[in-house]
Amino acid sequence: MRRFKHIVIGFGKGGKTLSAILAAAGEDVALVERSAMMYGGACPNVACIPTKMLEHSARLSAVQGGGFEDRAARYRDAVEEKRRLTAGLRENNYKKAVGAGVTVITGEASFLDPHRIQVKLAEGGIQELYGEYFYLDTGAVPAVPPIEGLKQSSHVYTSETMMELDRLPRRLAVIGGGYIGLEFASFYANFGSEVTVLQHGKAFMPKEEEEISQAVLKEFAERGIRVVNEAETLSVQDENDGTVLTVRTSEKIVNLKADAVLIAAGRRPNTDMLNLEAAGVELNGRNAVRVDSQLKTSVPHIWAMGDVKGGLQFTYISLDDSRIIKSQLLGNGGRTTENRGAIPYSIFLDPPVSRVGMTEKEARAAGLDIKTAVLPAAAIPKAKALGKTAGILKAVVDRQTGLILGAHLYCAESHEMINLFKIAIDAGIPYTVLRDGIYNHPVMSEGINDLLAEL
Ligand SMILES: Cc1cc2nc3c(=O)[nH]c(=O)nc-3n(C[C@H](O)[C@H](O)[C@H](O)COP(=O)(O)OP(=O)(O)OC[C@H]3O[C@@H](n4cnc5c(N)ncnc54)[C@H](O)[C@@H]3O)c2cc1C
Ligand SMILES: NC(=O)c1ccc[n+]([C@@H]2O[C@H](COP(=O)([O-])OP(=O)(O)OC[C@H]3O[C@@H](n4cnc5c(N)ncnc54)[C@H](O)[C@@H]3O)[C@@H](O)[C@H]2O)c1
Repeated sequence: MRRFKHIVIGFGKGGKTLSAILAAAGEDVALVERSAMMYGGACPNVACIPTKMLEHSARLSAVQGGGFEDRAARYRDAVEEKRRLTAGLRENNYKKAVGAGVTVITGEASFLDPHRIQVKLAEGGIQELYGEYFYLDTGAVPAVPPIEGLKQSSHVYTSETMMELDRLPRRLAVIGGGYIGLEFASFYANFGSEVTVLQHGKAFMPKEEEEISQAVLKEFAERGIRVVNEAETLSVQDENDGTVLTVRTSEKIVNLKADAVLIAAGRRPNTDMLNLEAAGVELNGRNAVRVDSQLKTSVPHIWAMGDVKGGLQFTYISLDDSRIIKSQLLGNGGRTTENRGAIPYSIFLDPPVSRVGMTEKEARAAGLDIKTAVLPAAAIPKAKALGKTAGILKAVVDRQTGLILGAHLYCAESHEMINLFKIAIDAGIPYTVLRDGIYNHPVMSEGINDLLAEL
């Protein structure tokens, strides 16, 4: 049996970062990854990077226009390009880990007892490993709702399999109106598909500022993307030509024809294969590994990071989780999930929606005395230069202290601008500093001068 001081299970962002850090510190580290096709984890292979590459290609394709077949040809080229990109990233990730001195073992890990795992090697056979310390980074998997006919249909995809589809679907139905559902809806519409989003809830983008979600809905409608709220998909039935979804809405039962159906109904922590009971690692009610604010599991020598521990599912959270663990192994242990600061996010629509901090409603519910400002994106000269005048920007500020409580940006480049607000919130910089800041020109960030001047 091979022995290692540290065993990381899963090649995700946190796992690969921590492995390299430990190896650089002269520690003995094994990184166990289920599949060679996943070196680097979900982000570079099947998630963030390929979707953002396709989103970019789709925007360019929309500008070029043309008939459906022209668009379908550009889509096929983009999928090919995506394959080249992900293959390159996989190779780089593997070389980087090995170059850092990490032992990469390719196979699926499951616990035998608190210090031993069994790895079903990808090349065949089984290997047992002994570890002093373990770090779980096995990510999440798509949650597939129990809809009749879904499993039998040959037109149903998850985000991962959808990006392998070479033929652009003429009609795409998306089940779920969260991050994945809306991002795919936006970029497939730009490629040229006719898109319908079937969303469970009553409200569209219910967690976002009302002004922002309404502006997105309006822009979607203008781009021909249909959103059906309170839509319960009852069944999927294949026909000669595509598939038919039977959907119950608040008013009636309707049939919707589609060439492809994307399941985007959330992702659940990937704990099923780990046999965590054998190690004594406890789960919470949502199938996630239960951790404390230092990411320690119920077993003192086992930590968990990234999507598998539940909570926010972002690559940069997994990365920051590795910093929290690093601070215990090699530092003063001071970094925790409670002091890592405000967490921004972006939904990569066209234009993107980005947010950090509280909405107006959340701030009022917390009893804060606030003032708010709103600016149409069209008021920013760069938005006009880019031909992206849709959108709206909103800021929520504490009236007494002048501190920024929240920023909500639906405009071109918002995914870059939002990080300015994140730094201001973390550093306690009052809004007046951003309001009176000199920004270069012409850039979307200039809009911050005007937005905050509204206060
Ligand atoms: C379509 C899509 C788009 C996304 N876009 C963004 C985005 O733009 N920005 C963003 O921040 N986040 C985005 N996310 C979320 C982001 O991808 C995840 O939060 C992030 O990848 C999670 O990283 P992780 O470290 O938890 O593990 P992952 O990157 O999921 O890696 C887990 C690894 O563990 C391996 N594994 C699983 N079980 C075992 C086992 N038993 N033994 C060995 N190996 C195992 C898996 O093969 C995988 O490689 C997106 C997600 C999806 C699905
Ligand atoms: N830009 C980004 O950072 C980015 C992009 C993509 C994904 N992600 C991450 O991936 C995770 C998973 O994304 P997701 O979009 O699958 O999950 P999500 O939790 O964001 O959204 C799922 C949506 O599906 C709806 N839903 C669930 N079951 C349904 C059903 N049967 N019919 C209709 N609607 C249904 C839910 O109400 C919810 O709105 C996200 O939590 C996010 O953190 C991030």
